Parts: sequence; structure tokens; C-alpha cells
Amino acid sequence: MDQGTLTTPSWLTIAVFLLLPFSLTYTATLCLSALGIRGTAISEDPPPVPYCTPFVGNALALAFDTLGFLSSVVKDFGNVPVRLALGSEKIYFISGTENLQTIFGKSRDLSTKALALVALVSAHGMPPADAKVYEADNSGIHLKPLPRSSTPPEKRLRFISHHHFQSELLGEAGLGELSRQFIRQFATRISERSQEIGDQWSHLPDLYDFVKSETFVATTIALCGEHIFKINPNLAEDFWSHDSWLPCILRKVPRWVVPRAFASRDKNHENIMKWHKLARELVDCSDEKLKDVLWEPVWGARIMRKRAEMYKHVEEISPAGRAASDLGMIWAANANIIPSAGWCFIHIIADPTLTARILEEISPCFSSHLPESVDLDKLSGCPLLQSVVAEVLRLNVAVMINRTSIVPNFKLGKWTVQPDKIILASIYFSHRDKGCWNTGRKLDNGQQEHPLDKFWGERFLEYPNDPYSGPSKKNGMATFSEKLSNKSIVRNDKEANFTTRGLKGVYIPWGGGANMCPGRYYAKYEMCLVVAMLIWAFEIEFLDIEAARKTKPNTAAFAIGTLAPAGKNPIRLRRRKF
Ligand code: HEM
Repeated sequence: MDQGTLTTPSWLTIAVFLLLPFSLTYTATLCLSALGIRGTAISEDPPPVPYCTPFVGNALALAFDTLGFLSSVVKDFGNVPVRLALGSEKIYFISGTENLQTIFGKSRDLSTKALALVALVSAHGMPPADAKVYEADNSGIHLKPLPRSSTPPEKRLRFISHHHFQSELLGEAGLGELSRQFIRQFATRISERSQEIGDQWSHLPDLYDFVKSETFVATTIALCGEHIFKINPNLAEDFWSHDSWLPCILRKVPRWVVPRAFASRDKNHENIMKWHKLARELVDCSDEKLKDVLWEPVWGARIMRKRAEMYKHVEEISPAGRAASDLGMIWAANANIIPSAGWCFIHIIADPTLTARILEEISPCFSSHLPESVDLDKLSGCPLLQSVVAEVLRLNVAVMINRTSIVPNFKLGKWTVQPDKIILASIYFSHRDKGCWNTGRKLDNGQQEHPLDKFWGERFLEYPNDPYSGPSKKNGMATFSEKLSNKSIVRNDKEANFTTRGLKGVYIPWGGGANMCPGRYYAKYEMCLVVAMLIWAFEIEFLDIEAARKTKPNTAAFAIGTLAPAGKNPIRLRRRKF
């Protein structure tokens, strides 16, 4: 044999030698994991999720296939909190109603500051020097500062912002005005489009794009006033470009790899700075005379003026830092509502029977053929429309709840999580927990009637004559034979009640506890308004209804926001005749 050639055993030796660190790492983490689950590990730290690459841990799997990786974690570990190794960092991932209820119930021991800062800096471009001011604020979000905090009152930025959210987004006056402004703006846009489109069928390339472009402008004017568009006519386009690049930026792909992603973020950042500059020149945000004015065209809703005033007292935050913070606010107000409204539309238009039922339900909410004649109180009480909205949120909200413990021994069942380590919980998996949700009756092929990965517009409705209706899992759920005996049940929309009963800690599109989404009431109103006003104004049909029914979610935004519809669904539409 040629002395220079490696024999087969030598190759094997090298391969084994090279693979050894991986297999040893996997075996070690697997053992630690098994011991941790059984509760026989020395530490009370949640068990690790096994991995094979030393120093990298679970980082690549989490970054490149977040949904697939976390689905397998939920499958393998169920409700056991787990530890993920991301390089030298570790974070926790939790699922299950009990764990979620624990974190929502213990808001005082937990903070959302760490990831909020990542979002401000990475996603919205806050300069690191400005972020330091946020970082230094260790006073919490409650009126009483946390023990040992020495943050001066004017620098309690998180508490002040939280207070603004509560008073202006959840308080009756602010919420009412924001909704009125939205109706006014949206109705103006609809009537312009309706004039353009007229009584003959017009074709548009995509239903979701149509909803998106009409809605963004109205939401943003309701929140930020009209001047932001006067100075940035392409704001909508710029915003959606930024939104589409966010998954990339947040996965830490460097600027040189995706220069367009960063250029798009910088463009949005500049847009907001230009608006702030103009607004400061035109209106003094601390003008006492404006104190009770709920909306004006320069700053928009009073919350935006209050935010500008808050920053006036903190000189260390630069104009760029202020712009990043308001860009985050504009993103929060648009990025989840609009994909959700888009999905509602796809499901409704793809089912002509559902379209007719929704139309019948919303008709009494309009006092004339004009979309602006809508009565919001009546509309938000329409059970079928609410159920469609709730079902869309159940299916598509994929935001990751994040918390960090600020106490030494935060307990999750028998496990203890370390302070300052991020805890993540996924809304998406909770909304697919087979143990908690009603999936309808069992079919003779063994499948459930309404699996949790499929849209069921009536999931959140209770019909008085159907004991198996309603969103939560029923004891002794009907079997096939019961299904036959239930065939005679006639479900009358007029008798249906919308409910989320039995889903505490399970149906959580708004998160929970003290950090629960402060835009939730507004978001529900806006989604109902978008659907009702557009259906009232136009007759809409898909050119390929079968393809529309198969629309899949774009999972790129998994863990970041609401999953938008993927692909295009061309439509034809015309003004509705009354
Ligand atoms: C479908 C629409 C929406 C969904 C699904 C949604 C969902 C969420 C979720 C899951 C959180 C985190 C809650 C937690 O950590 O427990 C959150 C936070 C937040 N949301 Fe929303 N949201 C929506 C619309 C809005 C709107 C319209 C606004 C503003 C007008 C808004 C403003 C905020 C803000 C400011 C926070 C941070 C609150 C804090 O940290 O205290 N959201 N949202």
C-alpha cells in the first residue's frame, strides 16, 4: 500500500475525532436535559434543550428556523420551561397556561426593558448613546419606583410612556378620538377610491395590498396627524419596506450583507426626524392651550404631543433617539392590525356565505350608504365579526412575549430562573394548544372538524342550542355518533354570543399583566372598521377563489409580529349598489 495514502480506518479515525466534540456535547446536554426534566439535576435551572455544536448551542437553529425549532421544543418539552444556549448567552423559553399565567400575574418582578431596547436600537435605529439613558432607567413602569432606583422623575421614561399608553390609548377620551379620526380618514380614502373605481368592475393585483395601502395612511394620520405625510409623501411605501426587512435586521444579519435593509430603516428614521422638526416649528408640544385638544393635524393624537414633551426634559436623548422611539410607536400601531385586517378580508371574501352573513350583521350599524355613517358601538357588538377577528388573531399573531426577572429567585413551578436572563413565551403555540381549544366534532375519518391550524369563523361563538359551541374545549366532546344526533342543530347568527370564556392564559393575542398591549381596544375597533367599511363600500371578488382559500402565512415575521398573507390574490371590485 502507498505509504502516502490514508487507509480506510485512518479516515474513520479522523471522522470520529472531528465528530467527537459534537456527539459528546449532544450526549452531555441530552443527559442534563433528562435530569432537569425529572427534577434530579443539582440546580433548579430549567433543563437545557440539547444541542451538538459547542459554543454555538441552539443559536443557529433558533435564528434560521425559529418556527420549526420552537415547534419541536414545544413537542418535546410540553409545559416544562427550557433553557436555550445562544453562544455564551442563555435565555429561557416557556409555554403552557400555568407558566404564562405566572409571568402575567407577577408583573412587578419582571421587566420588558431588555428586548424593548434591542427593538429600539436594532429595529428602529436608536443610537446606542441614547439607548444608555433608557438602560440607566431602573425605576420600572409603576408609579412607585423600584427599590434602590435613583432615576430622577423626568428620566423615568418607561414609567412616563407606560402612563401615556394607559391614559391616551385605553382612556375613553383618547381612544374615542383616535377611533373617530380613523373613521374620518378611512372614509375619505374609501370615497376617493370609490369615485375612481365607480360602478364597473375594476381589477387590482392583490387584496392584501389594497387593504394595506388604504389602511396605513388612515391609521398613521389618526395617530400622527397629516403633516407627517405632507413632508414624506412616500411614507407608506417606506414603512412597508422597513417592515419587510425587520426579520433580517433582528436576526442580526450584518449591514454589509443586507445594505438595503439598513438603508430602508435609515430612510424611515429620517422621515420621522423630518416630521418632528416640522412639528416642533409649527406647534409647541407643551402649549397649555392645547392641553385638552385630543387631536390636531401637526402632532396628531395627544399621546404623540405628550411623548414629545417627555423628551424635551431629557436632553441626553438626541433627535435621532426620539425618532427611533416614535418609529417604534408607528410600527406597533400598524404592523399587527393591518395583516390581521388583511386576513379577515381574505377569509370573508373567500367564502360568499360568510360575506353575506357579515353583510347582514353589519347593515344595522350604518345609517346611510356612506361608510362614515358607521356606528362603532354597534359594530363592535357584532358577534360574527368579532369571532372572525378573534380567530384571525388566534391563527396569525406570532409575537414573542418577553420578560426578564428583576428579582433573585423567580419561580416557574419547581424551576428557578436567573435574574437578567430573557424569558420568551410564544403566543402562537398557546393558540394551538389542543388541550384547551374547541376543535369541533370528531369526523368518521378520525380527524377533528375544525383543526387548530385552520380558520373557523365561528370558533368564538356560543349558540344557546349547541352545547358544543364556544372556543374552549368541552368535556366529553361530541364523537361521531353524537355528531349525527346533532345534525338537526340550526345555528342562528342572531342568537350567537361572542365569548372568550375558559381561555384565560390561553387566548393571549395582547400578551398579559401590566405590559398587556395598550392598543388592544383600538386595534379591535380598527380591524372591525376596516372590514365593515370596505365591505359596505365595495363588492369584491377573488379572480381565483380556490387559490385565495389556500393562502399561506408568511412565516418570516415569526416571533416578531403578526404573520401577513404570503403571495398575491388578484381581485375585481366595484362600488356597492344600494
Ligand atoms: C392586532 C393588533 C395588535 C396586536 C396583536 C398587538 C400585540 C401586542 C403584544 C403581544 C404586546 C406585548 C404584550 C406583553 O408583553 O404582554 C404588545 C405591546 C404593545 N402594543 Fe400592541 N398589538 C396590537 C396593536 C397595537 C396598537 C394599535 C398599538 C398602538 C396604537 C399598540 C401599542 C403597543 C405598545 C405601545 C406596546 C408596549 C407596551 C408596554 O411595553 O408596556 N399595539 N402589543
